[in-house]
Amino acid sequence: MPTFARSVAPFLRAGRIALRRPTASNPLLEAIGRGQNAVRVVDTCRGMAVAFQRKKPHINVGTIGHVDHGKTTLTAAITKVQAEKGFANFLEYGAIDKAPEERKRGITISSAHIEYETENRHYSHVDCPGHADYIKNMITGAANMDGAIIVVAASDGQMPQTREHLLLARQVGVQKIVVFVNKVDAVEDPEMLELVEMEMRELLSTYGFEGDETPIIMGSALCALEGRRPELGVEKINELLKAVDTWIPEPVRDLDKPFLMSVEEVFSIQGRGTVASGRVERGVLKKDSDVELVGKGPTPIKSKITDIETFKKSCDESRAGDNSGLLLRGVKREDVKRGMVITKPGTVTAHKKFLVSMYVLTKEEGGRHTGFHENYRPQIYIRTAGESPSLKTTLLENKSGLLTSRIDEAAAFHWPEGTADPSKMIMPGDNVEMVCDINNPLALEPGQRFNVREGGR
Ligand SMILES: Nc1nc2c(ncn2[C@@H]2O[C@H](COP(=O)(O)OP(=O)(O)OP(=O)(O)O)[C@@H](O)[C@H]2O)c(=O)[nH]1
Ligand SMILES: [Mg+2]
Repeated sequence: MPTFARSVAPFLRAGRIALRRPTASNPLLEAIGRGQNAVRVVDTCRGMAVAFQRKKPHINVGTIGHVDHGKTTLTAAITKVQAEKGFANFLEYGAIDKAPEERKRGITISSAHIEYETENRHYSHVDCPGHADYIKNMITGAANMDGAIIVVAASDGQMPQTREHLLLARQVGVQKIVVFVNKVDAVEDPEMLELVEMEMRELLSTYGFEGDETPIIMGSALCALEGRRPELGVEKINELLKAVDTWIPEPVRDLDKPFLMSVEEVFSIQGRGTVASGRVERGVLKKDSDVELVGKGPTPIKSKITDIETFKKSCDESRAGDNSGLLLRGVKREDVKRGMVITKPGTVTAHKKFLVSMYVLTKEEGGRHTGFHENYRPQIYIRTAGESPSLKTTLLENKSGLLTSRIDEAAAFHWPEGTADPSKMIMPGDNVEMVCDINNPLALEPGQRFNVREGGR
């Protein structure tokens, strides 16, 4: 396996991994022995090497909030304070906002990814832009956060993007928020600070966060960064990180969740039966487990997995991240369709009507040039539903009878009941909540991501 050997070589040289023959007690090497995807194995090696160094749980966080309220300054200040403890590399302000346009305009445009640690945890931190023109970058940055730090300048109080970012954070599934009231060095009036705190608690509750319990820390990122007034600077950064450590919970790892694989392709293997393949989104599936096929029809189809194949080799289990083929007992090939999910029984249900939160890309972002009204009917893409098969599989289909049907999911969007003016237009750049109807039910859960396209855009 030359690719594997090359990729692992640096770790071998560093003495972090010993390359042994596969053994039953070493799943990593067993995996190699089973001929699994080399890329995954290499990733596992990296994971091991890294875990070897830190052994701390990993959490994704980031800074959100209105433009110029001090998100990037705070991010730089955190790295400074943690660098002094040996927990980070100090990144100056200019090393975070480093694109020429960002420097010229003094704003963040694209999200920056930063790393640091605390005593107990390792953090990946995304510093999001606050400017209203770069909402798309904020959404993609926030989409992977387990929790967020919302920065609000004491001098301004909450502003439009304070509110919009909180709403978006909730929409992309961020569970917990910590508030940093910044620029306290520039505010003399204690009543002003009280007011900002009170208004933030109200706003958090409005958007479904725990307004009363959420930690609110008041300080100055600039003082921390410049090493001035420690009572507003470094001490408040320490307080903030303590709040982040305790208030934002460790996420449930994908491997610990109930099994789910979205079907990409369906094959019929002579003498054996129907095989559905795809990438495992979460959980672990053992051979001989009962499963349900959910979506495309009114009721789930029950089945049992009698064999699992990963890269044409039979194995005993399939785990999150694997590309697997599952041999389904008693299921006909034509009953299995791309876009269905194979899950642990009773964990997922299918729906035809649901409420969506949708950001409409602007023309500059590659979206529509004009607005649209309700009853808009684009294509919707949810997991593998709606994707057309790649050219490769289409070609294979002709040669080997591989069955991959192109299923286009047409969706219709309407304003929710009770909307004051249903004739209102939705414009590029808008962030809206609408009701979506699809023809065939699909497996859906709160927070499920989707894309909408029309004419390939
Ligand atoms: N007085 C004072 N000024 C601050 C503080 N923190 C940041 N600033 C200043 O506020 C301005 C904006 O700070 P940034 O960190 O760029 O703000 P931002 O939230 O990252 O802005 P965008 O990324 O463009 O949304 C800069 O001039 C900072 O020096 C603070 O604690 N006190
Ligand atoms: Mg910034």
